[in-house]
Amino acid sequence: MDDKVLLKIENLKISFKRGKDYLQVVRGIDIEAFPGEIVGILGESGSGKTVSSNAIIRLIDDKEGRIDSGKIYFKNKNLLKLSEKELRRIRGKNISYIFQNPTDSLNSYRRVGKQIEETLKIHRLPCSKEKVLEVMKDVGIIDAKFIYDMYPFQLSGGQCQRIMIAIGVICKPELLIADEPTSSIDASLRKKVLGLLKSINEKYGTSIILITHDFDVAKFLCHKAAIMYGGLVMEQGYMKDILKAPLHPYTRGLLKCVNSLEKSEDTLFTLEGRPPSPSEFKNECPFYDRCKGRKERCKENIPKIVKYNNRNVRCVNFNYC
Ligand SMILES: Nc1ncnc2c1ncn2[C@@H]1O[C@H](COP(=O)(O)OP(=O)(O)OP(=O)(O)O)[C@@H](O)[C@H]1O
Repeated sequence: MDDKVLLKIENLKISFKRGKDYLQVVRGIDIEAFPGEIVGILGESGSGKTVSSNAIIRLIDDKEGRIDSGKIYFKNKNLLKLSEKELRRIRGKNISYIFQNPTDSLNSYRRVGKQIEETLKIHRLPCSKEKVLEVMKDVGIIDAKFIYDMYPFQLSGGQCQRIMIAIGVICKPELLIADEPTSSIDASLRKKVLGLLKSINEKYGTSIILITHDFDVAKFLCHKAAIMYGGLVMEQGYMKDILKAPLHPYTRGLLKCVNSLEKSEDTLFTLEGRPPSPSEFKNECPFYDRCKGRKERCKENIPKIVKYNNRNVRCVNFNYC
């Protein structure tokens, strides 16, 4: 393994209970992030983005699901082999997580400033009100002294999201996982929150794993992207390369949708059909039904990953699509 890699997910498979059995929803993904990189995990709803990112800090409830196999290395340590105690030391301090819905994640009965401060206390790091105020300012909270004493319900969705980000960055983690960080805030604030994540990445050198279904968000922020479909990564590489020449027919379709919207075309391009749900997964290319370039051999097996010009693509036919 490359010594410099910060996070390396290898052949990760995750299942959830369905009746007496388990149903596999993530079917072997490989993703890596180097220090300072922003890596987007992109895909339609249900493709397995959130459960994969939850697995990094072992947030899969074992009453509901399990990690079937795989390795998740963080600075060369396999997180899946750590005890709960060892993991608690890493969560919040070295790796922190910003959840989709900030108002659900914050404690309604605690002043927000105190909630930020608690993260430092949990990890026994030096803590002071000044330090909290400084981070609040860093995340763009203008009247930090006043907001410090407020409760989450007194704040707007955008302010709550900034508080969540402050909690996420106060320990200066090496890795920040942000799951749809702009999905619950107004469109007008989205750019600001994304800009904030970008500045955190630049100022602190924090690596970010960004979970999003929105190609525009990924385009704005990410250095690299992994495009998921049917519990697999279909294409992976540098964002600029993917935007210039998408290789997988699914990526091409997604980009066509984005471009069609951007150009305000009279007839918007949409990808026909829907992704398969885990109960419909077969040993074939999951994109088969929607693929315009499909061939009979796409049904023979799940296509293997092909390495092509710095890119990984899971398609037997990508050259010809
Ligand atoms: N606790 C759970 N119990 C059973 N199935 C689950 C559970 N959590 C997720 N799943 C299933 O795992 C699959 C992947 O879900 P996941 O939330 O990772 O998708 P996603 O790509 O993040 O989509 P979304 O953006 O809608 O959250 C889905 O089929 C989902 O129904």
